[in-house]
Amino acid sequence: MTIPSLPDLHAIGASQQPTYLDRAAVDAAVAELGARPPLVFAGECDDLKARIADVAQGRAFLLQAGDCAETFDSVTAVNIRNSLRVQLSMAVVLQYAAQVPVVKVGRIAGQYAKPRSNDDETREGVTLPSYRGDAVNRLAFTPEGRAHDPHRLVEVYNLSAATLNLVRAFVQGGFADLRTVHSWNSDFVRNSRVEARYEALSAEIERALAFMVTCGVSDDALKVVHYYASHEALLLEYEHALARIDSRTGQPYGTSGHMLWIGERTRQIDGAHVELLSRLRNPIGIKVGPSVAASDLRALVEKLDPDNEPGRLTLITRLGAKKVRDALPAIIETVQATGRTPAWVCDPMHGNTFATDNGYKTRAFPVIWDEVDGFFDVHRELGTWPGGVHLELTGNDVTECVGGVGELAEADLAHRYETACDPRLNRNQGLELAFYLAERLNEDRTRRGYNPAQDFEAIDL
Ligand SMILES: O=C[C@H](O)[C@H](O)COP(=O)(O)O
Ligand SMILES: C=C(OP(=O)(O)O)C(=O)O
Repeated sequence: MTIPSLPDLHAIGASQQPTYLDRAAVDAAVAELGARPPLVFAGECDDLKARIADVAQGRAFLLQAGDCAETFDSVTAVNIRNSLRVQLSMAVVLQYAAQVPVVKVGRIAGQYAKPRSNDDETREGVTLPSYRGDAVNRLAFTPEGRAHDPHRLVEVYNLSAATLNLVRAFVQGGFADLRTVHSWNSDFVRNSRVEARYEALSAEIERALAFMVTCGVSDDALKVVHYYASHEALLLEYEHALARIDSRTGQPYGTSGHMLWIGERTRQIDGAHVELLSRLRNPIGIKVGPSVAASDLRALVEKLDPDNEPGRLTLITRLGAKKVRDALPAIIETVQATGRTPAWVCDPMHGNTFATDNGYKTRAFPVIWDEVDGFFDVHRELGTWPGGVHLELTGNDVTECVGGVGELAEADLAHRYETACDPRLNRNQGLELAFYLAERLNEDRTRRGYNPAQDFEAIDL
C-alpha cells in the first residue's frame, strides 16, 4: 500500500479545507511537519485495533470522549488532568457497574480542526471567514484572527506532542492507579447526586481492590491504563505530512493519532479524505448521519475495509434522538449485508444541537440520553452489540449543555460557556451519563450471557 501524494489528494478534491493564500508558507509548514518524528507508534495503533475488535465482538465497550475543539490556550496541565480524570472516572463506573472492559480513547492531542456548516460568519453587518479550529484560524472576530494561517499546523503538532507526553505520564506513572480512584474527584463540585453515587462506588471498588491485592493480583494491572488518542482527520496537509511508513511492516500509518475518523461532512466516497484513510492501517472511524444513502454506506465500508479486518472500522452513528429508532436499523442491516462486523458507537451529541433564544448553541442532557437509549434499543432488537459512545465532554465545570445533574437551565449557559465550537457535557453530566450507561450496558451484557470473569484472554485494561 502506498500513500498518495498531496497534490494527487488535492486533485481528487476535498471538502472543508482551509484557503491558504501564501503557498510558500504552506510548503514550509508541511516540510517542517514531514521532518518531525511521528506522534504515535504504529504498534500502538495495532493494539488499539485489537481492542476495537473486542468491542465489535461484544466483549468490550468503547468510551471515546473529549473536547469538541481543542484550543492552543487550553493545553495546560490542569485541563489535561481534568479531562483525563473525568474520562477515567466514567470508565471505572462502566467497568465496575456494567462489568465490561472499557477501551478508552480521547478526542485529544489533535482535535484542532472543525468542519463548518457555513464558510462565513456575519456579525453586525461584518462578514468574515468562520472559525475552523485553532489549526486553521483564531476565534477572534477580526480579519487577522480569521485568516487561514498554515503556521498553525506546526503549533498543532507541538501542542499535540506536549499533550501526549503528559497523558502518557499520567496513565503510566501512577495517576491512573485504580487504588486512587477516590482522589480523582476530591476537588470537584460536591454534594451532587452524582457525587454520592461516585463516592459509594469508589468505596466498593477500594474494597474489591483490597481483596484482589490480598489474592496477589499484580501491581501493574492496577497502576497502568491503556489510553489512546483520536481526532477527525480533516486537514489534508497535516494528516498527509504525518502519514508514515512503519519500519516494522512497510505499511503506511497515520501517526498524528492512534485512531482517525472521517466526519459526516467529508465522507464522500470519491473524496480525498476517504482516499487517504483507505491507505492508512490505523483503526478508522466513520461518522454516519441520518441522510446517508445505503449505496454510499456500502461503498464506504468496502473501500475503507476491503479485507474485512477485525477492529478496522468503527461506525459512529449521530442520528439525533428523534431519528435514531427509525434510521439505525437500516444502517446496521446495510453494513451487516457486506459481511462486516464493525464496532457500533453512538455519538448522541451532533444530531441534537439547537440554539437557545439567548443565542447559545446547546444540547439537552435528556435528549442526549434519549439517543443513547434508542441506540441500545435498536441493537437489542437486532441482536447486535451497542459497542460504545462518542462524546464531546470536558473535565471542567462548564455550563454548555442544559439539563442533567445540576439541572442547568438556558439562563445558566452564560456562566461558563467556554467551548470554541459545540457544547460539551461537563464533568458531572459525564459521570451521570456513565451511571445511566452502566445500567443499560449491564442489562445487555447479561442478556448476552457474557461474563468477563470467564474470558481472561480478552481483558487487558
Ligand atoms: O463539531 C461539529 C461541527 O464542526 C459543528 O457542529 C459545526 O457547527 P456549525 O453548524 O455551527 O458550523
Ligand atoms: C464534526 C464532528 O462531527 P460530525 O462529523 O459527526 O458532524 C465532530 O465530531 O467534531
